Amino acid sequence: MADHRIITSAAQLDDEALEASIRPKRLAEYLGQQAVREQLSIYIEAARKRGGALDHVLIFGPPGLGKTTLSHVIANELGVNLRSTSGPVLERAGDLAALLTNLEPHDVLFVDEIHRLSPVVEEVLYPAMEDFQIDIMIGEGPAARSIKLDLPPFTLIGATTRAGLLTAPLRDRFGIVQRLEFYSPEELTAIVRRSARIMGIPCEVEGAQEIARRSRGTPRIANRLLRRVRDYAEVRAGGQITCAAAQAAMDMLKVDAEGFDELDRRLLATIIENFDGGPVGVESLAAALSEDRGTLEDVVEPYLIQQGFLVRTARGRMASAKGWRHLGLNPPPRQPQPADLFPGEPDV
Ligand SMILES: Nc1ncnc2c1ncn2[C@@H]1O[C@H](COP(=O)(O)OP(=O)(O)OP(=O)(O)O)[C@@H](O)[C@H]1O
Ligand SMILES: [Mg+2]
Repeated sequence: MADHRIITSAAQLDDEALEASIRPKRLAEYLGQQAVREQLSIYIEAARKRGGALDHVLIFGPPGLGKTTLSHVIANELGVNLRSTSGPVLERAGDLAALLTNLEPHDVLFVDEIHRLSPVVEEVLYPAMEDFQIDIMIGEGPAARSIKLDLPPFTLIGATTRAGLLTAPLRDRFGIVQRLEFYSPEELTAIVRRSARIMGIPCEVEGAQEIARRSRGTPRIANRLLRRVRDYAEVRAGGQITCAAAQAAMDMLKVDAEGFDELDRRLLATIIENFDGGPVGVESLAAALSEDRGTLEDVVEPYLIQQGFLVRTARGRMASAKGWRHLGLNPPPRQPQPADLFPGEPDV
């Protein structure tokens, strides 16, 4: 099951307590994402100077890159409260209305998985975001009437792994849209060292680098690997996270030098062995792997694609030459392209 992968970027229960202590609270502790940080620091300062609410913010990107963290950081920097909810939790329009009417001026309402809002709830959100007003129905039957309620000016922060699933009207109502990118090994090294410091674990730079390299660009994975490497180091390596201890611990976890685990390798192997390297549709692939399609699309594929091991084409997924080589296989000669078949013909 993908959920039990050490390198899954999805949140796991045992992460909660520790994550609370190492989760950055201020923009200065939020490492990496340079462009995002720079822009937000300007917008936050401007909002504070104006004494108004920050414009609505949409944050999107793969799991574990810091969307929830960033939302809390924004609220902290603004010096306001953050109320938190999520798309699937808000079942009825009334649920959202209750939250909105309880906000204080300039508060942040954080809606996680905002692509999963029901249409009726989304309808309530439009005027709330645009005019800080909601329409609510009072009474029932023929006596029912709708009244307008004014809301305090607030900031909606929406987070999603699937920006493509947002409806256009909702998307258009966000003044600030930020996309989080996978972190570089250097950024992750800094994150690992900071976490190790907070956890009180001696960690050599080379040890942190080794963990960073295998964390698939994702802080959540880096922190999780750090904890497992710490366990190993405490039992087998005198408590010090060295390069050798980090390597040995992660080899034991079967996280390879690229940060891939069994599922990543199985995905590449399946495309290559069962589907001649692709293209193969995501449904067939999910069936062959007995995995959920959403897990493949949200959790497994993005990093493989970003690193060039997998290619998403109109006809399906294909293993790249890099993907073949990662499994120790020779990639097939490049498939002839239609244009190559008629070498004498000019391109039109
Ligand atoms: N920029 C960062 N600097 C340092 N640590 C970070 C950063 N971003 C995230 N983290 C760490 O990674 C953990 C996971 O981040 P977070 O929960 O915010 O991810 P997310 O994008 O909301 O994931 P999901 O899509 O699963 O909700 C945090 O608890 C935090 O410790
Ligand atoms: Mg989150």
